[in-house]
Amino acid sequence: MVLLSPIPIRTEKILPIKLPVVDLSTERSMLTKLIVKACEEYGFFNVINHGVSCDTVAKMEEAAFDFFARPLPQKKQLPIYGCKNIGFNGDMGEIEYLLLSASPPSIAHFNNISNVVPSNFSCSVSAYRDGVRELACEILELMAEGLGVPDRWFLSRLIRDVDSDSVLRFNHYPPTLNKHCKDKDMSPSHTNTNVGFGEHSDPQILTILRSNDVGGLQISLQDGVWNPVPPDPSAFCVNVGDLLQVMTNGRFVSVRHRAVTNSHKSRMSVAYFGGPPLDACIVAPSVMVTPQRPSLFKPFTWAEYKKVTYSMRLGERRIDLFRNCTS
Ligand SMILES: C=C1C[C@]23C[C@@]1(O)CC[C@H]2[C@@]12CC[C@H](O)[C@@](C)(C(=O)O1)[C@H]2[C@@H]3C(=O)O
Ligand SMILES: O=C(O)CCC(=O)C(=O)O
Ligand SMILES: [Fe+2]
Repeated sequence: MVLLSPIPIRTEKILPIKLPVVDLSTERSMLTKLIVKACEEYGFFNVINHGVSCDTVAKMEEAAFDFFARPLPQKKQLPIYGCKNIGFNGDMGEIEYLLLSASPPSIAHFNNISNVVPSNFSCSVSAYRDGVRELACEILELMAEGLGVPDRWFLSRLIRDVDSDSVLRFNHYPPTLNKHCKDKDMSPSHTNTNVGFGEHSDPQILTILRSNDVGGLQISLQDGVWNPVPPDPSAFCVNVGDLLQVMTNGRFVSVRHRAVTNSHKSRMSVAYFGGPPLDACIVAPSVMVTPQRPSLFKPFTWAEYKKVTYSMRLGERRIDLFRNCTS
């Protein structure tokens, strides 16, 4: 008789958490400390009193919902539209999305194709991009100050650069019933296990995420444990990307996260991924490297990291390919 070795069943634990809240109106030296602590302990935090107007957010959200409500053949005319497939390497999710470069000429291009996108799309999206990019720069300057880096602009300069390779992503998750309970789905949103956007870390420097009032984002602070994050449409959820983990020599963590769908309501999230120019050299400044904390990563350019990222599956740990042998 052949005994089959048992296939290990990976169980997931769900543990709701409250993210640290960073109020940008807090006194500066206190603020820098709060941000550093949040990035070290959670890699994620919510920012309030962020200075991006409600009107800017509302107009962007309306234009995006308007687009997603259009018939599928019309949406598919846009090469930046995707449905179910995430990236080019076989990752799937219960999602439709728009993925566009955040550079001014790319967004202005939508003015010329106003038959496919809502007429105000270009204008609403550029205003939103300007607002979140400014917010990202302010946060990066506070981080540099909190870390004691003498050049306080060393991070923000990378995404303010005209050649910055930043991206905007609009994710729309239509409601889907819980796979395991199709007949009468009574599960609260955080127990829904239908994955809209699979487990991954964000490759760039910093992500500024906003969602409507429907929950779905989960972060993983510990292997096998998922922490659902309650939605707060008046805040921005900020998270550390892989490049920031490298540039802080591992002090900040690029935490893995995913998004599950809600069984009754549509969810929309909009992510701004602040990325550097392609030729930027990604390396930790000398103050981040000490005899007690030797350099964890090899230097590389964003072009090299991006190439590796796009050749890999969503959930793969690409940052590990750039670790120094001794780390
Ligand atoms: C499967 C993939 C999609 C992705 C590129 C990748 O090969 C691996 C990383 C993915 C990700 C995750 C964060 C962002 O949503 C994104 C735009 C990014 O920069 O890296 C996506 C990429 C994508 O959807 O193209
Ligand atoms: O929809 C969300 O809350 C998360 C989306 C996300 O992680 C991404 O776009 O990279
Ligand atoms: Fe992400």
